[in-house]
Amino acid sequence: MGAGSWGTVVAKLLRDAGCEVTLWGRRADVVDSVNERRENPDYLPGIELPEGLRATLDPAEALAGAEFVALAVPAQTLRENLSQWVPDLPPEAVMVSLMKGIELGTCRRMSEVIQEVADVPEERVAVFCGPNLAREIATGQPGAAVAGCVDEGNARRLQAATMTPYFRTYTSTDVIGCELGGAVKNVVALCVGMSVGLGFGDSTQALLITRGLAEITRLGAALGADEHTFAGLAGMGDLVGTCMSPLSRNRTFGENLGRGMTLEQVIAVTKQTAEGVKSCEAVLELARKHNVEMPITESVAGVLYHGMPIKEAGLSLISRSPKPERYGV
Ligand SMILES: NC(=O)C1=CN([C@@H]2O[C@H](COP(=O)(O)OP(=O)(O)OC[C@H]3O[C@@H](n4cnc5c(N)ncnc54)[C@H](O)[C@@H]3O)[C@@H](O)[C@H]2O)C=CC1
Ligand SMILES: O=C(CO)COP(=O)(O)O
Repeated sequence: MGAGSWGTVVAKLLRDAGCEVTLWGRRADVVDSVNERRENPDYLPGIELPEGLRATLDPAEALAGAEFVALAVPAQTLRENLSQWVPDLPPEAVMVSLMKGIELGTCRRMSEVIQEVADVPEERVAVFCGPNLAREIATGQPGAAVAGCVDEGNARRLQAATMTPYFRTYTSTDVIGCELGGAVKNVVALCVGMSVGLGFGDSTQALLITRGLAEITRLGAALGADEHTFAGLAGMGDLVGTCMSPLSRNRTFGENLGRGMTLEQVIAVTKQTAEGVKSCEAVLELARKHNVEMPITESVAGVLYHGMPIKEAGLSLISRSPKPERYGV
């Protein structure tokens, strides 16, 4: 459900793994192009989609008889979108979140929003997370992800549905850890991008990635995640992949800010979803509720929403009071 970059690539992945797939898109030109030319030119120009991958504008048609319902709309529109689809959801389907964000206002993870809106138990809600830049996976480069579900059987079913000769899926029952890893790394990637835009090199990027992982882990521990998850594909894997890649929308967004563009200018040139831009405030609220220090997230929110100059945000991070490397977990 969602024919943007990631929805289209996961549809391709599922089809390559032998599943029957129907992709719902909201734009007629995108749906027609997928059906008639096997291409999604706006989001994945030049990528040939597999035979048998059908697209439709009709959500009921996409949902009919589905074993898995994979959701790939922007995190902040999920609630509204899903509430319209609820009457057509197959009663036994496993709902799969492909999204990496936290809902503003409620601070809910995507799997929590799905449970609430679709009124399904957590055993039937899975997440699919990992270091997956859409265009790279679309070209069949080797990649991997984690299928996370509290019901191990459903995690294994999703694993089986997504394994291809170029893609490996692992399972996990730590849904909280998988989702936090995916959502908060976008905020860290914004900060890494800002440092790149300011002209800093690999040492600063490595510093931000590593201390970013420390703050993701602190929040995860407070919310009941398994800390080991953050050393895995949905944690360190996704964080490193996104923060180091020029393909990342979040990192690129931060880089444009670091080069001196205003927030309005960066929003205007960003054509796809950079989830960290909105989720950072929800992450920060979550951290405050649980008394977790997240200085990188705080700096990103300060720059985006509270008029803090980027250089000042950088100075405030580097001049924090001396600490042991590991604290607060
Ligand atoms: N692109 C990537 O490499 C990856 C993205 N993700 C996650 O997947 C989710 C979706 O991102 P992308 O597909 O990359 O974004 P995108 O910007 O490429 O596509 C978003 C899709 O949602 C649709 N959309 C926008 N507003 C909508 C609304 N109000 N109602 C219904 N549909 C709406 C757009 O038409 C588009 O089809 C995000 O949470 C992102 O973090 C996860 C892994 C990799
Ligand atoms: O989630 C992603 C990589 O795993 C995609 O990152 P961006 O949303 O920053 O492009």
